[in-house]
Amino acid sequence: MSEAQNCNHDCGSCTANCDSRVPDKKSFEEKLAEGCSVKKVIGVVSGKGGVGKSLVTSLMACQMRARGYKVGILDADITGPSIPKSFGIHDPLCVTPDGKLLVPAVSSTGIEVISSNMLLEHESDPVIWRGPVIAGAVKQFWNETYWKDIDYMFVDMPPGTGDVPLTVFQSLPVDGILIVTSPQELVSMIVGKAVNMAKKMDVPIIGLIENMSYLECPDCGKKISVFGESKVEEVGKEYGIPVLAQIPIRPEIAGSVDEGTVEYVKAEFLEKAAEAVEKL
Ligand SMILES: Nc1ncnc2c1ncn2[C@@H]1O[C@H](COP(=O)(O)OP(=O)(O)OP(=O)(O)O)[C@@H](O)[C@H]1O
Repeated sequence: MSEAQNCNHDCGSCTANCDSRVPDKKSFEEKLAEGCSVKKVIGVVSGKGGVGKSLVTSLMACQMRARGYKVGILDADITGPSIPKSFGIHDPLCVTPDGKLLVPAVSSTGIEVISSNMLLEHESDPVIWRGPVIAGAVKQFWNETYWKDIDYMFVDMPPGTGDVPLTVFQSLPVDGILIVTSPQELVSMIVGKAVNMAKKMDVPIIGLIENMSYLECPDCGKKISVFGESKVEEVGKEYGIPVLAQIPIRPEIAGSVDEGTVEYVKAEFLEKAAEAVEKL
């Protein structure tokens, strides 16, 4: 009988090197440096760019910090890093006294952050690196960084389903992902791509977060659907994923990100998402 006919679909207990072999995800995972620990890793993904993935990463980190946890952010959006700026972090990266590990910057409320922007001489310098270098940087941010007793680590993924998200899924022990969308026609297809990637990589989906859902009229309080009526509930049902938040468009949010004061944004709309992360 051929290998395929004998297959019990448990590659972990089988030594055959056949075509249908599924790589053991754990065997890819990079170890943290000695003395470091991270309890839960949450990937923040989006099917396309500009939907507010970095904003959600920052605000979720703040939510968990406000609940008393030790929180880290690994900015894996290597070519479009925006996390340090939103926290008002402008310092270059430091290293441990023995020079072996990178030391994350610490925000004013105590969130630890690492990002490619902190490696640049000038913040406005572009990161013009090829795929393998980018993937290497993400791994280094994980296994050559001094992450001390982190309860929740949020990973801001680059948009889409390319090389770097793949590296993150294969190298880091991701416990769950949050999928960020915006209320647009293509949302079902875009969410579908992120869902399929997560399934292929065997990573649980915590839920969907819709950003820029509506604008609230400052005079009468009426909700205006700037990008059309939301389809997030339908999409959530279609894929069997809970909808955890609908974030309004608020000029003060954009202002806080620009000023580096994202930690002081009132984000009551993320309570349910924070509870879901806490239950992981
Ligand atoms: N709900 C919101 N209200 C006001 N401004 C917002 C909101 N969401 C995002 N923004 C602003 O939109 C811009 C893009 O957001 P963000 O950088 O989080 O998107 P992204 O999905 O991470 O983008 P990319 O995929 O390019 O990394 C930022 O300037 C951010 O401050």
